[in-house]
Amino acid sequence: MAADRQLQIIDISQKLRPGVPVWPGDTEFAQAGTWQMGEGSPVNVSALTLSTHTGAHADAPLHYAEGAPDIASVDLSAYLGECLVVDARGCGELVRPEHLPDLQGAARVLFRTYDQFPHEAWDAQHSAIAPSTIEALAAQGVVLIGMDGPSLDPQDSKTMDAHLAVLAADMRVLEGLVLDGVAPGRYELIALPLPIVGGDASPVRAILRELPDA
Ligand SMILES: Nc1ccccc1C(=O)C[C@H](N)C(=O)O
Ligand SMILES: [Zn+2]
Ligand SMILES: [Zn+2]
Repeated sequence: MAADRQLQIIDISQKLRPGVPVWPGDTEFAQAGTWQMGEGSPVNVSALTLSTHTGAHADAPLHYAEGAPDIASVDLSAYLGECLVVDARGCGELVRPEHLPDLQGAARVLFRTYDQFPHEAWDAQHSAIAPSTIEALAAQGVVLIGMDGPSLDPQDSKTMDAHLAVLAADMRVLEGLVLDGVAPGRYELIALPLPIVGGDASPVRAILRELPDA
Protein backbone atom coordinates (compact mmCIF):
# COMPACT_ATOMS: atom_id res chain seq x y z
CA MET A 1 0.00 0.00 0.00
CA ALA A 2 1.73 3.18 -1.15
CA ALA A 3 1.99 5.77 1.62
CA ASP A 4 -0.55 8.57 1.21
CA ARG A 5 1.77 11.26 -0.15
CA GLN A 6 0.78 14.84 0.68
CA LEU A 7 -1.17 16.29 -2.24
CA GLN A 8 0.30 19.67 -3.24
CA ILE A 9 -1.71 22.70 -2.10
CA ILE A 10 -1.61 25.87 -4.19
CA ASP A 11 -2.81 28.98 -2.35
CA ILE A 12 -4.70 31.13 -4.89
CA SER A 13 -5.73 33.85 -2.41
CA GLN A 14 -4.55 37.44 -2.10
CA LYS A 15 -3.01 38.41 1.22
CA LEU A 16 -5.39 40.69 3.14
CA ARG A 17 -3.39 43.66 4.38
CA PRO A 18 -3.60 47.45 4.45
CA GLY A 19 -3.26 48.70 0.89
CA VAL A 20 -4.64 45.58 -0.78
CA PRO A 21 -6.10 46.97 -4.03
CA VAL A 22 -9.88 47.47 -3.93
CA TRP A 23 -12.47 48.75 -6.38
CA PRO A 24 -12.13 52.53 -6.75
CA GLY A 25 -14.14 54.19 -3.96
CA ASP A 26 -14.75 50.95 -2.09
CA THR A 27 -13.82 50.40 1.56
CA GLU A 28 -10.07 50.09 2.14
CA PHE A 29 -8.85 47.16 4.24
CA ALA A 30 -7.99 48.14 7.83
CA GLN A 31 -7.12 46.19 10.98
CA ALA A 32 -7.15 47.79 14.44
CA GLY A 33 -6.27 46.37 17.86
CA THR A 34 -9.10 46.01 20.36
CA TRP A 35 -7.06 44.45 23.17
CA GLN A 36 -3.28 43.92 23.40
CA MET A 37 -1.42 41.46 25.58
CA GLY A 38 0.55 43.11 28.34
CA GLU A 39 -1.92 45.93 28.68
CA GLY A 40 -4.12 44.18 31.18
CA SER A 41 -5.30 41.72 28.57
CA PRO A 42 -4.25 38.05 28.38
CA VAL A 43 -4.78 38.03 24.63
CA ASN A 44 -4.44 40.08 21.44
CA VAL A 45 -7.70 40.78 19.64
CA SER A 46 -8.23 43.00 16.59
CA ALA A 47 -11.07 44.24 14.44
CA LEU A 48 -11.28 44.30 10.63
CA THR A 49 -12.82 46.80 8.27
CA LEU A 50 -13.03 45.61 4.65
CA SER A 51 -15.25 45.43 1.60
CA THR A 52 -17.02 42.12 1.09
CA HIS A 53 -15.27 42.11 -2.33
CA THR A 54 -11.75 42.31 -0.94
CA GLY A 55 -9.14 39.98 -2.37
CA ALA A 56 -10.21 36.52 -3.45
CA HIS A 57 -13.94 36.51 -2.85
CA ALA A 58 -17.26 34.95 -3.72
CA ASP A 59 -20.11 37.11 -5.00
CA ALA A 60 -23.58 36.29 -3.71
CA PRO A 61 -26.55 36.58 -6.07
CA LEU A 62 -27.58 39.48 -3.81
CA HIS A 63 -24.67 41.45 -5.26
CA TYR A 64 -26.32 41.67 -8.66
CA ALA A 65 -29.99 41.04 -7.96
CA GLU A 66 -32.11 42.83 -5.37
CA GLY A 67 -33.69 40.34 -2.95
CA ALA A 68 -31.57 37.42 -4.28
CA PRO A 69 -29.82 35.02 -1.83
CA ASP A 70 -27.11 36.42 0.40
CA ILE A 71 -23.71 34.74 0.82
CA ALA A 72 -24.90 33.00 4.01
CA SER A 73 -27.65 31.25 2.01
CA VAL A 74 -25.79 29.84 -0.97
CA ASP A 75 -25.17 26.12 -1.15
CA LEU A 76 -21.50 25.37 -0.45
CA SER A 77 -21.14 22.46 -2.88
CA ALA A 78 -20.19 24.73 -5.80
CA TYR A 79 -17.12 25.99 -3.92
CA LEU A 80 -15.67 22.55 -3.23
CA GLY A 81 -14.71 20.01 -5.86
CA GLU A 82 -13.00 19.37 -9.14
CA CYS A 83 -12.25 22.36 -11.34
CA LEU A 84 -10.49 23.15 -14.58
CA VAL A 85 -7.96 26.00 -14.74
CA VAL A 86 -7.97 27.62 -18.21
CA ASP A 87 -5.15 29.80 -19.50
CA ALA A 88 -7.06 32.77 -20.92
CA ARG A 89 -4.10 35.11 -21.17
CA GLY A 90 -4.03 37.13 -24.37
CA CYS A 91 -7.79 36.89 -24.92
CA GLY A 92 -8.05 40.68 -24.86
CA GLU A 93 -10.84 42.61 -23.17
CA LEU A 94 -13.29 39.71 -23.11
CA VAL A 95 -12.86 35.97 -22.78
CA ARG A 96 -15.15 34.74 -25.54
CA PRO A 97 -16.66 31.30 -26.29
CA GLU A 98 -14.06 30.68 -28.99
CA HIS A 99 -11.40 30.90 -26.30
CA LEU A 100 -12.85 27.94 -24.43
CA PRO A 101 -10.96 24.65 -24.53
CA ASP A 102 -12.56 21.24 -24.15
CA LEU A 103 -13.93 21.54 -20.59
CA GLN A 104 -13.50 17.79 -20.07
CA GLY A 105 -16.84 17.82 -18.23
CA ALA A 106 -15.57 20.13 -15.47
CA ALA A 107 -18.25 21.64 -13.23
CA ARG A 108 -16.00 24.52 -12.10
CA VAL A 109 -13.87 26.65 -14.46
CA LEU A 110 -11.22 29.20 -13.38
CA PHE A 111 -9.81 31.65 -15.92
CA ARG A 112 -6.25 32.96 -15.68
CA THR A 113 -5.98 36.29 -17.50
CA TYR A 114 -2.83 37.75 -15.93
CA ASP A 115 0.78 36.89 -16.61
CA GLN A 116 1.47 38.41 -13.21
CA PHE A 117 -1.27 39.25 -10.74
CA PRO A 118 -1.28 43.02 -9.91
CA HIS A 119 -0.83 42.66 -6.14
CA GLU A 120 0.04 46.32 -5.53
CA ALA A 121 -2.17 48.27 -7.92
CA TRP A 122 -5.80 48.29 -9.02
CA ASP A 123 -6.12 47.24 -12.67
CA ALA A 124 -8.93 49.23 -14.27
CA GLN A 125 -8.26 47.53 -17.61
CA HIS A 126 -8.72 43.98 -16.36
CA SER A 127 -10.05 41.30 -18.70
CA ALA A 128 -13.71 40.33 -18.30
CA ILE A 129 -15.89 37.41 -19.37
CA ALA A 130 -18.33 37.76 -22.27
CA PRO A 131 -21.91 36.86 -21.29
CA SER A 132 -21.97 34.41 -24.21
CA THR A 133 -19.05 32.60 -22.61
CA ILE A 134 -21.00 32.25 -19.37
CA GLU A 135 -23.98 30.93 -21.33
CA ALA A 136 -21.70 28.41 -23.09
CA LEU A 137 -20.31 27.27 -19.72
CA ALA A 138 -23.82 26.93 -18.26
CA ALA A 139 -24.90 24.87 -21.27
CA GLN A 140 -22.09 22.44 -20.40
CA GLY A 141 -23.19 22.13 -16.79
CA VAL A 142 -20.65 24.47 -15.20
CA VAL A 143 -21.84 25.58 -11.74
CA LEU A 144 -19.00 27.93 -10.79
CA ILE A 145 -16.92 30.42 -12.76
CA GLY A 146 -13.78 31.95 -11.26
CA MET A 147 -11.14 34.38 -12.46
CA ASP A 148 -8.10 36.33 -11.38
CA GLY A 149 -9.64 39.64 -12.43
CA PRO A 150 -11.65 41.68 -9.89
CA SER A 151 -14.94 41.43 -11.79
CA LEU A 152 -16.60 39.26 -14.41
CA ASP A 153 -17.71 42.51 -16.08
CA PRO A 154 -15.53 45.37 -17.37
CA GLN A 155 -14.93 48.06 -14.77
CA ASP A 156 -17.03 50.60 -16.67
CA SER A 157 -19.99 48.26 -17.15
CA LYS A 158 -23.31 49.76 -16.13
CA THR A 159 -25.42 46.78 -17.26
CA MET A 160 -23.36 44.01 -15.55
CA ASP A 161 -24.22 41.62 -18.40
CA ALA A 162 -21.82 38.88 -17.29
CA HIS A 163 -23.21 38.92 -13.76
CA LEU A 164 -26.76 38.81 -15.15
CA ALA A 165 -25.79 35.80 -17.27
CA VAL A 166 -24.47 34.16 -14.08
CA LEU A 167 -27.78 35.01 -12.36
CA ALA A 168 -29.81 33.47 -15.19
CA ALA A 169 -27.77 30.26 -14.95
CA ASP A 170 -27.66 30.38 -11.12
CA MET A 171 -23.90 29.88 -11.30
CA ARG A 172 -21.52 30.79 -8.45
CA VAL A 173 -18.70 33.31 -8.81
CA LEU A 174 -15.14 33.66 -7.54
CA GLU A 175 -13.14 36.81 -8.35
CA GLY A 176 -9.72 38.13 -7.37
CA LEU A 177 -8.00 34.71 -7.47
CA VAL A 178 -4.22 34.56 -7.90
CA LEU A 179 -3.49 32.05 -10.67
CA ASP A 180 0.08 33.06 -11.50
CA GLY A 181 2.05 29.99 -12.37
CA VAL A 182 -0.92 27.65 -12.09
CA ALA A 183 -0.64 25.25 -15.00
CA PRO A 184 -3.84 24.73 -16.97
CA GLY A 185 -5.55 21.52 -15.96
CA ARG A 186 -7.71 19.81 -13.36
CA TYR A 187 -7.47 20.40 -9.64
CA GLU A 188 -9.57 20.18 -6.51
CA LEU A 189 -10.93 23.64 -5.63
CA ILE A 190 -11.65 24.62 -2.02
CA ALA A 191 -12.90 28.20 -1.60
CA LEU A 192 -15.66 28.47 1.00
CA PRO A 193 -17.34 31.82 1.64
CA LEU A 194 -18.07 33.03 5.17
CA PRO A 195 -21.74 32.86 6.26
CA ILE A 196 -22.19 36.64 6.38
CA VAL A 197 -25.92 37.22 6.90
CA GLY A 198 -27.09 39.86 4.42
CA GLY A 199 -23.70 39.65 2.69
CA ASP A 200 -23.46 40.50 -1.01
CA ALA A 201 -20.10 38.70 -1.11
CA SER A 202 -17.47 37.19 1.17
CA PRO A 203 -13.70 36.93 1.12
CA VAL A 204 -12.57 33.32 0.71
CA ARG A 205 -9.34 31.43 1.38
CA ALA A 206 -9.10 29.82 -2.04
CA ILE A 207 -6.78 26.90 -2.66
CA LEU A 208 -6.23 24.33 -5.36
CA ARG A 209 -5.12 20.84 -4.43
CA GLU A 210 -3.68 18.44 -6.94
CA LEU A 211 -5.94 15.49 -7.62
CA PRO A 212 -4.84 12.07 -6.40
CA ASP A 213 -3.46 9.97 -9.23
CA ALA A 214 -6.47 8.54 -10.94
N1 LIG B 1 -16.11 46.62 -4.83
C1 LIG B 1 -17.00 46.99 -5.78
C2 LIG B 1 -17.87 48.03 -5.53
C3 LIG B 1 -18.79 48.41 -6.49
C4 LIG B 1 -18.84 47.72 -7.69
C5 LIG B 1 -17.99 46.67 -7.95
C6 LIG B 1 -17.07 46.34 -6.99
C7 LIG B 1 -16.12 45.24 -7.24
O1 LIG B 1 -15.19 44.97 -6.50
C8 LIG B 1 -16.36 44.42 -8.41
C9 LIG B 1 -17.03 43.22 -7.83
N2 LIG B 1 -16.00 42.30 -7.32
C10 LIG B 1 -17.89 42.49 -8.81
O2 LIG B 1 -18.44 41.51 -8.36
O3 LIG B 1 -18.05 42.91 -9.95
ZN1 LIG C 1 -17.14 40.71 -6.49
ZN1 LIG D 1 -18.58 40.01 -9.46
